[in-house]
Amino acid sequence: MDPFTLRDALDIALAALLLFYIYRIMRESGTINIFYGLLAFIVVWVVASQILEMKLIGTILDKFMSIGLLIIVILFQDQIKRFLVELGDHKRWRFLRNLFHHRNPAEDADERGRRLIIPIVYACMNMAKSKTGALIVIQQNVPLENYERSGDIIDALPNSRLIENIFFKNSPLHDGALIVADDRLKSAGCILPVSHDRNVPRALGLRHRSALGISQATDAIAIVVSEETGGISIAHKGRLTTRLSSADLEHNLTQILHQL
Ligand SMILES: Nc1ncnc2c1ncn2[C@@H]1O[C@H](COP(=O)(O)OP(=O)(O)OP(=O)(O)O)[C@@H](O)[C@H]1O
Repeated sequence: MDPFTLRDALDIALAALLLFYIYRIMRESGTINIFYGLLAFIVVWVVASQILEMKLIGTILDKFMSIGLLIIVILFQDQIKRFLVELGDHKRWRFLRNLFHHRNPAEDADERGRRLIIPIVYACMNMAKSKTGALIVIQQNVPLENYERSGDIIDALPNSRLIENIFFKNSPLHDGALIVADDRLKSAGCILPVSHDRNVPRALGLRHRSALGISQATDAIAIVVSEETGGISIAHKGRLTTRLSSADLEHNLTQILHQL
């Protein structure tokens, strides 16, 4: 048997680091069950096929390993998409950008708050009071052009009265989602993918499900004002948080958007 060298230690440390990093990203993107499932499968495969050298189960598991990747991609398309969105999130690689590009994050954050967050929060607060249903999606790193094209292009600066006007019941654009991209109101009346998540409370309908759907398919933030209750909710990274006050909404948006 070869002696245990420094290279082996480094090998193990790197593999452990890689597994830990994948585990963390999968946990954040809500795909952790797949991680556990794959880990269990790999452990069984290594023990049965490689260590105990069991022929029959080893052959079956070997076959699974060779076509496993394909099966996983087919079965878990949505989760893989979410995992890759999380992996490619430029917040993770921000330290690289900061090496070459010096910005003042506090100033950027204040400016963004004034330009974008305050008009949205103010509009949501008013729409919640009047129980006007609304669905607003804020693009982050993943482009939403495909969804923008399903609605009508507006391309206007954020303005609370304009937002309220869009969702006013008799407005031709009130049905569907308003997409905000590059800090502009890009398109209204957009159709979003609907989430099939079974954990969503039954009382919540398609508006909330489509907010969750877009947050599962991309890294966007979706804000819902319920027509029924006036309640404000946020969907981000496949998680729906309901019953937010306008102060909670402002706090959540500030936190998420300022991490950019
Ligand atoms: N796929 C979709 N993409 C964008 N908007 C959608 C989509 N599906 C439904 N909507 C919007 O949601 C509205 C229907 O909301 P519904 O009552 O089913 O949802 P809800 O979650 O119960 O919300 P509310 O509490 O406001 O009633 C539609 O009129 C439309 O504006």
